[in-house]
Amino acid sequence: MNIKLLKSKIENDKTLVISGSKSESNRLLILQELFSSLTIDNVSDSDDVCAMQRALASTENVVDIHHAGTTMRFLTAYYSLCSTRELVLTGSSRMQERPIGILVEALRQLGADIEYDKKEGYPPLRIKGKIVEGGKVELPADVSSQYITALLLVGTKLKKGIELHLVGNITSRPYIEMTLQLLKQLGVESTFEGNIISVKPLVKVNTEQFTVESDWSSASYFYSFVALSPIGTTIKLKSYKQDSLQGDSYVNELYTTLGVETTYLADYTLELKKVRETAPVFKADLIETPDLAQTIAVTCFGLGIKCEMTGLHTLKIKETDRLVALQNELTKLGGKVEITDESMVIYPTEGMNEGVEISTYQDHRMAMAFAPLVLKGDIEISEAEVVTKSFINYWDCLAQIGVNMAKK
Ligand SMILES: O=C(O)C1=C[C@@H](OP(=O)(O)O)[C@@H](O)[C@H](O)C1
Ligand SMILES: C=C(OP(=O)(O)O)C(=O)O
Repeated sequence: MNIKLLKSKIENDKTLVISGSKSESNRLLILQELFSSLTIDNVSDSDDVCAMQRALASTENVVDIHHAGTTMRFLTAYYSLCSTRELVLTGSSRMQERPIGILVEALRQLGADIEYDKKEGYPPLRIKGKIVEGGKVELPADVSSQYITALLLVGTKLKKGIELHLVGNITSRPYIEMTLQLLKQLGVESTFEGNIISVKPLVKVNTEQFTVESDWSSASYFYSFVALSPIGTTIKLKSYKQDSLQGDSYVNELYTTLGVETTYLADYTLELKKVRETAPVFKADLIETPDLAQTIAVTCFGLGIKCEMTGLHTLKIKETDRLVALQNELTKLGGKVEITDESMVIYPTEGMNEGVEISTYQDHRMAMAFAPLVLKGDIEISEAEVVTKSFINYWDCLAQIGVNMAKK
């Protein structure tokens, strides 16, 4: 299904309720499986989290998690070391191109029995669950933090706990910190010093009730809408906290350069307001917040300002090669974009080509990031249903803020 977005202005001061964080939800679901007394509120209703719930409820010997990266990585560790099941863990054709060798190698160091069913280093995986003692593991940290989180989550159940020795530059570090914070709330003792993380086995559950904060990566698209709107425009979002566990809450700092101010109101309500014109150049290193890259790229293009982003080397192995996808689609709109393996520069251009069909490459964030350009002119989003990977009612939320659209 394509969605044609017709040039619109947003209605001022609307309030949207955004579903729970997919990252927090998928961590807590694994922890709930390990410590059954946990209860979780505001669990994300996204496809990736439903894939986790379905997998955990399944007794089949083939488990398919579709496009969900966290679900694939967390379950690989869970089935290998916290179950005695034999199964094949697989995913979509794109998932079969997303590397998992570093995690498999780390789990094998602990004694796991995992074989590749097709291509070495990639899903599907043939797993024979084994109970092992735990201990020291060495692994590269510059490809995906999800491998590290997967090991930390299961480390809480291993007799000796787990001690990770991280090699290379740590990527997506706030996601590791989120994991350690959740473990701390649960009652797990851990340390993270230099490149060594150690997690002790959990003795006593401290907290049984967890409430997932709404998803900050989902909030980023509304920062983009506000940044592209006239001064004075506001949108309110629920339910967000000032002391978030999510690294993408840094979007509030990043968008100050783009003219958006954030206020934390009562009742976990966030107010985004366009307060000033934008600086002519936006520069950021996104090694800690890779999921914000597409949102920011499109905002800067829409504002007609120069955008220089670095720290993007992991974008190639996400739902699509996001560097190439952004370059292709912004170029169709009249943008001038240069990319390297880990960086992107967007040069200032005026206006955009109208009526262009944006390809989304089976990537939810391509669809969601390009939609705010409807404030500049008509634009069509292909395969618009991809948004459900992380944000089921994205298009409904756009309708609620006054975006005109037609399904095609
Ligand atoms: O741990 C998590 O919940 C995530 C970690 C990040 O992945 P990488 O560590 O692979 O960058 C992020 O892009 C993904 O959307 C969610
Ligand atoms: C990269 C992402 O997800 P995952 O790696 O969990 O599939 C994302 O949501 O942008």
